Amino acid sequence: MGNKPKSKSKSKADRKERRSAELDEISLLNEWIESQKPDSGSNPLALKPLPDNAPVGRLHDGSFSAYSAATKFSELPLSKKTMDALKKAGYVKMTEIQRASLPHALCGRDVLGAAKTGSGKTLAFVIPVVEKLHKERWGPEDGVGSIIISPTRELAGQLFDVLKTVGKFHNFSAGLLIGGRKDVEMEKERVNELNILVCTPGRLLQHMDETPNFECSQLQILVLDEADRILDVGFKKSLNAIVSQLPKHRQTMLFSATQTKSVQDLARLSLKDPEYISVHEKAESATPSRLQQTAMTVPLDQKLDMLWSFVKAHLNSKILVFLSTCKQVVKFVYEAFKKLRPGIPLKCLHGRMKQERRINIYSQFCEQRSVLFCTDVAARGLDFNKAVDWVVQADCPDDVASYIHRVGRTARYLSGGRSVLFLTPSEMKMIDKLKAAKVPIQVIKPNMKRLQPVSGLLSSLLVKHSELQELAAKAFIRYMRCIHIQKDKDVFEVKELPIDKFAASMGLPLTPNIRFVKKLKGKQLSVGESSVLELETSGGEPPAEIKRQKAETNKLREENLDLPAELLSLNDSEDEDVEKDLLLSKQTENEGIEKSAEFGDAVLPTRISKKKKKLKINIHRPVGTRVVFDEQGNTLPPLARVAGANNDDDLSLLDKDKRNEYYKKMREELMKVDKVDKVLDRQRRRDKRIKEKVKRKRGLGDEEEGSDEDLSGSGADEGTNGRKPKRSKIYFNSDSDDDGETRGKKESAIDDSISLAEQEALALKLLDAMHQ
Ligand SMILES: Nc1ncnc2c1ncn2[C@@H]1O[C@H](COP(=O)(O)OP(=O)(O)OP(=O)(O)O)[C@@H](O)[C@H]1O
Repeated sequence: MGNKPKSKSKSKADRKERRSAELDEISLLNEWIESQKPDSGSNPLALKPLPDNAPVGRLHDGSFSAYSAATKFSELPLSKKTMDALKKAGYVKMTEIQRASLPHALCGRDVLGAAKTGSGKTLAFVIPVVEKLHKERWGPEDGVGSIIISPTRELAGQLFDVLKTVGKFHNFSAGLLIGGRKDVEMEKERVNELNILVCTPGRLLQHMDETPNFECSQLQILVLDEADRILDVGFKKSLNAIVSQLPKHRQTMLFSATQTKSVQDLARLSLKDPEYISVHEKAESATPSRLQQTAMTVPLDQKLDMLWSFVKAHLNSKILVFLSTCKQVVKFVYEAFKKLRPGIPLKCLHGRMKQERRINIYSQFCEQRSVLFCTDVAARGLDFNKAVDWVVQADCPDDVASYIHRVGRTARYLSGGRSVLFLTPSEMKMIDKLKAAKVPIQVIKPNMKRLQPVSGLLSSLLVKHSELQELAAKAFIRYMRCIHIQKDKDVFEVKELPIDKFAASMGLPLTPNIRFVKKLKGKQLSVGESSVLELETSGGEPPAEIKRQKAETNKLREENLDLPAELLSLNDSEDEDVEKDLLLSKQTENEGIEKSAEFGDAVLPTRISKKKKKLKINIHRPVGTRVVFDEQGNTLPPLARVAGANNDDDLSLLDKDKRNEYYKKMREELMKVDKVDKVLDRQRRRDKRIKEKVKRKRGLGDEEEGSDEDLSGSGADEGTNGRKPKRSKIYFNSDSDDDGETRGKKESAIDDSISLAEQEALALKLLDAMHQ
């Protein structure tokens, strides 16, 4: 925008002449538009197209051509500047949605437009925006004349690019206002000079709230792209707040491939006799006709195998993989597959990434053959430059609308594309819903002979990379929570899922504990769990509305960060829930309470690594025994040997039976160590109590020691004299991030008594056996 025509002369006379020509053009356009207005409620697509080479504009007899019947941009009452820009970009013929909506939009009517994905809706609203301000002779001093709102930042960026293309020869100023950009202060200084804003709801609201003198009282035209999403419950508060600051007298346009029909929603926007334009309503399918859509049943515990096999079989394609809407799942699959090196570049995109990275990844994927793992952040509106060959929905979409938008990333405009949907047996009801919504999807049987199992490799990877282990546990917990909070219980039901098998398929040695799953199963809670549970239930169950809002906000946050602060804090509590589950899993694992029934693996404690890790030296380790350290200097669990196998012995551990046998042995040994730990701990406490009593008798107790309660209760990890206790020098796993209770168990009292040292030697022996 702002590029000036080459012939521009600086002289006053020229400027005057140009202004007068522009005014003439505008008055001609207004006359033309007014005289040939399509009837309200009429469908321009039903009109007979203008004959080729028919005169356009003012005709010999002083009347005007019928632009409602236009099929080419050149037949519309558009300014020369817009027309030149469209021509330059290669746009000649209009798509159906453009033909149907532009005649109504150009004469200032409110429009509710629905058309299939990739059918050209963007031009259908960008052209009227530019034309409206041009005809009003809008200038910098007039302030904000138009606002285009998009639900995601990437889409806003893309809309901004289209606006720049169409407005190339106009003189408006336009700005892209999205979250995640550092230059918000600079933005605040300049936002009042902008004529057209392309923005996400959160960022717009931020300016409305914080930017001095920012106002939109002169707004002429408001556009909501992906309108049904923006009108959805997640954006409700933001949108209401935005709309309350806009003048009622304006033109409003809503576009989406899945349009809202809710009268309530429309009332919120105070639409005036809107034109309902749904060009594909009567079409046989709700999705592009050049899109081949398939679905297959994939048990949850084979999903990763299937996805891996798919990627390996399509190394020359550009593939978009949608996973459950949570960054943990996307991150885990991306990180794990990356380590397994499939032979094609892999990328991942989710709403919690830094904006700069998001933009880089988005543009790299536009240019390069690769696999992009993403959340629904990429589900709507994005038009990847070079065609996407495959859309894989590895996790079931929330609903039919979500499915339609996801598959719509391929088969855009005139190109073809293919999609595949993985459904677990309990999610197969989604097929009926899709078919009822006119989605022509074919259920096919996967070729199991070509399945390349990956779970074994994953468990080895997890042993080798402790950070991946935690990521896997988080992904598992988050996935389950996502399913749990889904609205459609016909399709999403946690109870139907093979939870343990699924955890094993991710390479997890044990199934992480999730509080709500336990509640669903009606299990008795163990002592270790109660403290965590109290946190959740002490204030009673959160009201259904809060839960729903939390779920919705979580989804939005995965898509973009431009949300008001109160919603973000709700979402943080969702993150905390995952951390709590992780903590609970760790506690129970360490206490040996839960054992994986089907997967005879050793108990590998999952860690929450927040604190900086320190290198720990085991001074008690007998000389000559091998200890494996990771990059951070933690001693790795003995199973790390399996993944880092570099001799025949070690390799033999990759054999499934042998590995299971090895795991079993490890578990037995661990249980023994655990018992010894408990004995040591009891002994230590007893010794302390005795010491205390003796001291108290001598009258020293009050000054030097903590209270009785501290020593006998949970304060097992509280040392004497108010100091932190010394830590054991032997670590089965890093202890720097262990929780207090576990740590308490692992702490020894080597400096306390000789008898304890002896007992510890026994523990050392057992631990040592594992390091060999
Ligand atoms: N009249 C046209 N002639 C040629 N190409 C067009 C025309 N209109 C749009 N396109 C191209 O079609 C592609 C899809 O357009 P657009 O992104 O506007 O689709 P959409 O309907 O908004 O899709 P979605 O529902 O996914 O947001 C773009 O690459 C765009 O450049």
